[in-house]
Amino acid sequence: MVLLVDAGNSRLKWSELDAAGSLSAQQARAYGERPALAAFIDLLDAYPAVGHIILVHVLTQLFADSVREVCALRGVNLRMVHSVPQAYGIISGYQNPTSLGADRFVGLVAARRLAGDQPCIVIDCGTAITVDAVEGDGRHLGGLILPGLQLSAEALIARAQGRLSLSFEQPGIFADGTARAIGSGCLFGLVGAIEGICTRMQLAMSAPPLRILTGGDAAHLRSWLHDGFLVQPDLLMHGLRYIAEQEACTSC
Ligand SMILES: Nc1ncnc2c1ncn2[C@@H]1O[C@H](COP(=O)(O)OP(=O)(O)O)[C@@H](O)[C@H]1O
Ligand SMILES: CC(C)(COP(=O)(O)O)[C@@H](O)C(=O)NCCC(=O)O
Ligand SMILES: [K+]
Repeated sequence: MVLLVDAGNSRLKWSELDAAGSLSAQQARAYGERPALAAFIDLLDAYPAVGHIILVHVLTQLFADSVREVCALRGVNLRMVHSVPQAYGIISGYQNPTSLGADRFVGLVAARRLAGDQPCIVIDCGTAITVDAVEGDGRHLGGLILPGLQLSAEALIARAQGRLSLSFEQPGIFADGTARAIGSGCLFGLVGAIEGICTRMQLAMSAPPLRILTGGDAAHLRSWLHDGFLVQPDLLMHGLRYIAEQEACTSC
């Protein structure tokens, strides 16, 4: 069995990939106050028989080095996925391709598999919201990075030195109190931002794109967006599965 793992800035996500190529339902664990490495070690403890891990992360070099060390100690074969100029059907649009978040690269790989020859926009609604456009031939046109839903609201509250509060309950455009005004403001601000960015991107793309939402806030944001957004919460797992298949390590 192979474990596919995505370590973001807020949560660890994973799926099991069996020898037949089937993915288990994605699971997630928030780091909370603990370091991301602690969540990764918990995962290894939960899967003592795992032989192979395919990992994408956006964390520090120290995290990467520590993960390598702990996997080596346990005899786990680790493959870390990085952003590269061209691979798995994607040609990076970044001037410095290795600086594109590896999670964004894996999301584009998965989107290409999902969309066939259709262009796509991938909107990953995690700690940050990233919006990336890719043409049907795999050319990544580039993308944008915004603070995510939770982070935007928390940043405002932190700057206000604890005087403000936040609620995402019952969002409304005419909020009747501070907590809902902040939660609803961030929510509708990001909904408008996603729609506006997609509209601008589409104008510069060769054909109407498939618009794919993923990440921890995808379903929540989708419920307020116009029609025409496909929610795929485990998009990155499909990208990691494709990479595993290409490297023929489903049975290692
Ligand atoms: N149980 C949860 N714990 C933490 N965040 C959650 C949870 N459920 C949904 N979220 C939302 O998901 C976001 C993180 O999404 P995720 O895609 O896992 O991000 P990342 O890849 O940056 O770790 C958080 O910012 C938060 O708004
Ligand atoms: C933009 C990100 C912080 C998003 O991280 P996430 O929200 O998934 O935790 C991550 O993809 C990253 O660190 N990227 C490197 C910079 C770039 O892509 O340009
Ligand atoms: K993200």
